[in-house]
Amino acid sequence: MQRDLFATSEQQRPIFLGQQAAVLKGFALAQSEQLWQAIQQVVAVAPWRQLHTPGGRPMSVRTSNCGDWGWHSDRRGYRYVAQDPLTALPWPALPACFLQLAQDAARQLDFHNYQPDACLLNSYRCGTRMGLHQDRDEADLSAPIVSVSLGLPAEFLWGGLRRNDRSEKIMLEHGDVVVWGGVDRLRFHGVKKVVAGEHPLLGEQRINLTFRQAKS
Ligand SMILES: O=C(O)CCC(=O)C(=O)O
Ligand SMILES: [Fe+2]
Repeated sequence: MQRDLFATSEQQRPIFLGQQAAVLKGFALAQSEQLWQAIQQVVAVAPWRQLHTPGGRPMSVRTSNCGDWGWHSDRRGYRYVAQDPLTALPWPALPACFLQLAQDAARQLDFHNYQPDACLLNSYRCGTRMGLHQDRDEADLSAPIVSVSLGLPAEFLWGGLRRNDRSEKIMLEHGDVVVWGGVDRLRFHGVKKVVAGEHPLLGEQRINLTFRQAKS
């Protein structure tokens, strides 16, 4: 019993990646089944799709969104849209368990009053990756990013404020949450190719939930 308690508190101590950025190991683990249920409800309304970069190249990740705003990319550029271009419906509402988790995680790094209005869902199959980039399509860059990893593990690339800064690799596993904001809000980051595998809950994929304050 003593050991279980110890393991829990160890798991939830932030591993700092910067002054205002940290990995919260296993932070979403207890809710992962509930999150998975909610993900399936979201993608029943706003199905997974493969977006194209403004340059016309297909992205290897499949995406969906929920919340007031959804992140979209096509020939016209990267932007947030209130309607799903695939269905012409509004994006599904942010499930209550998503909002609670995102706010709880943000609070761990002293980001209070976090009100994410956008949640991008990314699905990575074997071989899918995401190149180094900054999240900078949001109106107010003072609000943090909360990023939840579920399913297969993946190596997260954590860079600096310039594209060519050295990046470190951090293994993200099912239930891990990364929060970055403040002075670390514009850090470059990416995901290395996901390796084939089978996760007991999510099967042959990794899903990432990225919460942002897009417009508020
Ligand atoms: O999948 C991840 O861990 C990161 C996703 C990401 O950086 C993004 O969608 O902007
Ligand atoms: Fe990102």
